[in-house]
Amino acid sequence: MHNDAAKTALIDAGRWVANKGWVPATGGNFSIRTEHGFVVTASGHDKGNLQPEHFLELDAHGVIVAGSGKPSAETELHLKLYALKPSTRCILHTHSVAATVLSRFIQGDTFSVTGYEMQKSLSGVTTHLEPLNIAIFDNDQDIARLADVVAKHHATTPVVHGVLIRGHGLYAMGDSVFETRRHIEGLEFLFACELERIKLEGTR
Ligand SMILES: CSC[C@@H](O)[C@@H](O)C(=O)COP(=O)(O)O
Ligand SMILES: [Zn+2]
Repeated sequence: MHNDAAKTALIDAGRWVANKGWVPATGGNFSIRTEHGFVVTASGHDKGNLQPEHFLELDAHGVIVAGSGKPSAETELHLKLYALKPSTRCILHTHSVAATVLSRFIQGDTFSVTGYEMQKSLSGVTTHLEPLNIAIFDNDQDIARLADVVAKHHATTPVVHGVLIRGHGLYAMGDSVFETRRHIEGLEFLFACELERIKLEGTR
């Protein structure tokens, strides 16, 4: 994808995800793998109202080649995820209430669900009968260190659709902007269902 098309696609994705309420304040950041590198959101903007000047262009090594401002504070995690799963072409990071609360509520290191038809919204999933697992990593303000922890985990348990960062949010990945958006929507549906289930079971 060309840089300008990537920016347009991310502006559109930002408007969509903001309308869903999944990027409050200046939370969230987005990127696309382009022909020669990456386009990533600049830090600190309202991701629901992005403009073409709110992006930086990086080369294939993550070095800034165009744009102003600072790249997203979480750029290193984006770059690591692209390196871990080379088919990834778009990463959208969101801060929904459900992802934030559930990732804190679950004490283990995995969000795991079985029995939901909506699991099949995630690429490669063909049945509700198999568990769908999304790894949860403890939040860390040292993004390079967090990216290394994710990479270490990936060596034994590959990251497929995305990761949750505890008390922080979701990093969703896909081989196109469309697929990443679908992964976010499917996962958010599953997070919401699990939150409702936990609340109901808590009243029993
Ligand atoms: C509103 S605080 C959120 C940030 O700390 C961060 O987690 C985030 O998602 C956005 O950071 P940014 O540097 O704008 O890409
Ligand atoms: Zn964030």
